[in-house]
Amino acid sequence: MAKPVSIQVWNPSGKYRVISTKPMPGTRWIRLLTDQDCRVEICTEKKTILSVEDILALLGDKCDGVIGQLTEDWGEVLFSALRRAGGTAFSNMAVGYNNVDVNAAAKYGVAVGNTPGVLTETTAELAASLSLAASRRIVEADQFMRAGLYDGWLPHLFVGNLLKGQTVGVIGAGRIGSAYARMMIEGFKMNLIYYDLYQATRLEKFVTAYGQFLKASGEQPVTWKRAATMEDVLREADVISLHPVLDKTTYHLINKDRLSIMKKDAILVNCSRGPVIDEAALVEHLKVNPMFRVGLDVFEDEPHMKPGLAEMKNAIVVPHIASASKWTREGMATLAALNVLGKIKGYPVWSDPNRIEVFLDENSPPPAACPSIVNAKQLGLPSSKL
Ligand SMILES: NC(=O)C1=CN([C@@H]2O[C@H](COP(=O)(O)OP(=O)(O)OC[C@H]3O[C@@H](n4cnc5c(N)ncnc54)[C@H](O)[C@@H]3O)[C@@H](O)[C@H]2O)C=CC1
Ligand SMILES: O=C(O)C(=O)CO
Repeated sequence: MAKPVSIQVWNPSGKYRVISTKPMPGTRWIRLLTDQDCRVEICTEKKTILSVEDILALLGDKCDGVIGQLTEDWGEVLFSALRRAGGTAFSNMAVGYNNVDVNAAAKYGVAVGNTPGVLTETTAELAASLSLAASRRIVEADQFMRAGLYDGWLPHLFVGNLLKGQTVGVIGAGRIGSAYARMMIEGFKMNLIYYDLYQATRLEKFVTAYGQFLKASGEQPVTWKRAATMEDVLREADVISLHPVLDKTTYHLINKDRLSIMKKDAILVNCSRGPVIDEAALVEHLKVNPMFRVGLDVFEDEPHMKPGLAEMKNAIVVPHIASASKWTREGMATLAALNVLGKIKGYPVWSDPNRIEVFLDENSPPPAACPSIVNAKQLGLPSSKL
């Protein structure tokens, strides 16, 4: 990064130096920090992805906390430097934190925050959008139209898949996976098969109740099934959406062998993390199975795509925008700032990261708590009552 580093400073006389490695949407997050005696420094460098060296230059020799991004490599080097600068707080502006070495952070006594909940519906809505766009071939049809190729209605033109009555498969039925499942079941009357390490009890209850409602209305009821193996989902589902965390157990979860057991005209959606799919194997699969379609928000070597993917008509690709609604992005900034502020101020950790709405109410001050610290137990941080 070219020196001097380009920085925007708020409340220069603030006691605590908090750095945000990127400008973030909204202004509430800045106000919350400056009102509590923080000097906020926002890195405004044009470079999209900051390297470890860039961030080291930003940290300097006094820094109390950092709000970072999922594109950055937060490991031993950065956490030891943050600690040397007197810092004890870091928050990703993301719910996923596979870019963070949590053990290294704990080793240096640094709390690691994330931003759950505020992006659940927004992300699920993009997964639903990709599912629809893929099933009805919307992007291909749009390109055809703009290319001036449409010369009249034809019985075979862009025939796709009907979702109603088909089976939606969800792998990773946590917050986002469950929200997506509900959208597809309620919106399109799909049946559900899911695979997760844990039982999605609330989701099962929802599908049971909705099925009863449909039956009572004289319609075909929807059904659910918790699969014993991921392979069962891949074999049975017509549309499959991936929503697990990225860790050792989910790296290349979708590989050549598993692609081969999916239906030839299945739809695969990924709004989790790129490396959950072996992308090179996916490109080969798309080449030999033209009816198989994918909707991808994330990529194995982001920001790059594996060779061949961009040319595939049966792939829809968007640049990691699943959480990109104004409300969500402003909320993510707020939660990340409050994680850092709370740790600096010695506040306890909110006891339920699934109930963070109270931090997002613009009309009242947020609770004196860190909304979500993923290594709270490891660091022995106290927990707040709801
Ligand atoms: N594309 C984007 O912009 C976004 C991507 N994400 C990604 O989505 C992920 C999920 O977010 P949430 O739903 O909030 O998290 P969550 O923690 O509520 O859900 C993750 C689920 O994955 C399950 N899981 C873990 N290992 C598994 C395995 N081996 N097989 C099957 N299931 C497994 C967990 O049991 C859990 O239910 C994040 O970690 C992040 O990587 C999240 C938000 C936006
Ligand atoms: O929150 C996340 O994990 C993202 O991918 C960004 O929305």
